[in-house]
Amino acid sequence: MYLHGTSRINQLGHLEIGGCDAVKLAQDYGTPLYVYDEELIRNKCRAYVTAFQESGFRFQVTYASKAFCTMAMCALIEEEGLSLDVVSGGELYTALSAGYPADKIHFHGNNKSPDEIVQALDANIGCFVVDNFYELELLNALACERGKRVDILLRTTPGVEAHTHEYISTGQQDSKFGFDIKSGQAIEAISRSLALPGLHLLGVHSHIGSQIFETDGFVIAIKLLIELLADAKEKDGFEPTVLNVGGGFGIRYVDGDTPLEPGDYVRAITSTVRTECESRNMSLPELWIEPGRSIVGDAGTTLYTVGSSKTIPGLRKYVAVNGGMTDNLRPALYQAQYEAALANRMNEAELEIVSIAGKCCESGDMLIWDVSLPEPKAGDILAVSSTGAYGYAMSNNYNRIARPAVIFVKDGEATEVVARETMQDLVKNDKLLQKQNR
Ligand SMILES: Cc1ncc(COP(=O)(O)O)c(C=O)c1O
Ligand SMILES: N[C@@H](CCCC[NH3+])C(=O)O
Repeated sequence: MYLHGTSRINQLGHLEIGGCDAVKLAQDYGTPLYVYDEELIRNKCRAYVTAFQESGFRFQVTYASKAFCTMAMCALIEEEGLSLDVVSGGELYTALSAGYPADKIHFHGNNKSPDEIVQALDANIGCFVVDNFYELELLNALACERGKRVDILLRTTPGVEAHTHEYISTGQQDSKFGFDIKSGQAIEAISRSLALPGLHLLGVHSHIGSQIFETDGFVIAIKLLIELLADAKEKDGFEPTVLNVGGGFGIRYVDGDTPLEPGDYVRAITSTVRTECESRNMSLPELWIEPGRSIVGDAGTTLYTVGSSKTIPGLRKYVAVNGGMTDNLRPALYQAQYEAALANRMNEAELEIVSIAGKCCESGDMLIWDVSLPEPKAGDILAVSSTGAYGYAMSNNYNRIARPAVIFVKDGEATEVVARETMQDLVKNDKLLQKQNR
């Protein structure tokens, strides 16, 4: 396992994160357990902010809360001075419950319900990222009913194929998200929004996909966005105040993943925007980005307890842990790969290649195929790294398995930020049928 952030091996030969012994954390809080390296999250936030400060652009770094949305995380994001993007009434409610300032919240989503829009209007959020013509009319009507004029961006699809798994690629033309640029929908959406009295158009947005290691996709998308904006200036005299180029910056999951530093992405974005705007004689907009995974992904580690194992001679050894696709859906959904180590035996030689199975009643419930470990035994603590993004966020109760607790660790202190679900939680919304009188 790749040790990074505050992770290290302590004197007992145990994995330590944020100054806390992972084996002790497993004893104190139980497993499975999501452990977040708080300092690493904060450093990532600061790396993006610093890179923008150096660029001279006006900017907002917006944390895409879908990657990991809890009240503690929203509060941390506020402390670090980042804006926050939400994609549902639930994420919005979580942020507001944490006291996160509404005016720094941006609301995304391709099918915001009237109730969600009203919830956001009543809270006076900062900006709606409008996805489609239906939403444009709906938001305008609901804003006008309330005597409001709200700031919006238009989400566009620039037709860029990001080099990533097709399920997490979003900027290509054939996508459920956004106004398509090529077919003219985007320019039409700009004209329409300028004519709607309840809406104040700030600019345009694009998000080309997720887990992206190169800058060329962003460069191409920015060129297309600025071409669109130049057309809008000519057609409607519209000049944007904001350009939002989305998130999608990659992280390291396994050996061979080659993410760039936050500053590399930011420098590629700012220099492209500067060159494109200057060449078209356009004033520089405020730049927004929306990193999710790269803020929290490699700050998260999941701890499991090893249980049963099964050896099929000449074929494979399965080692099962007490979690699986309920706490990390990504391997089953995207064939995502992870690295792991035995947190209680970090200095022992990795003598065996095994495959880590979850405990769900599903053959596809595999966390890792073929990982080298020191012959795992029942009771060992397996640590899977880089689970901080879209792990807890996509957790579920399949097989009525309760969600794990979440803790933040820093300077030798652990703080529980989400309690482990209980059996009572699992049935709390259930109702029995009325007994029929027959
Ligand atoms: C509109 C939008 N912004 C930001 C993100 C965050 O992406 P990532 O977590 O890859 O940075 C996503 C998710 O892919 C998204 O759909
Ligand atoms: N949930 C996905 C990425 C989708 C991001 C949201 N558009 C993942 O785990 O990689």
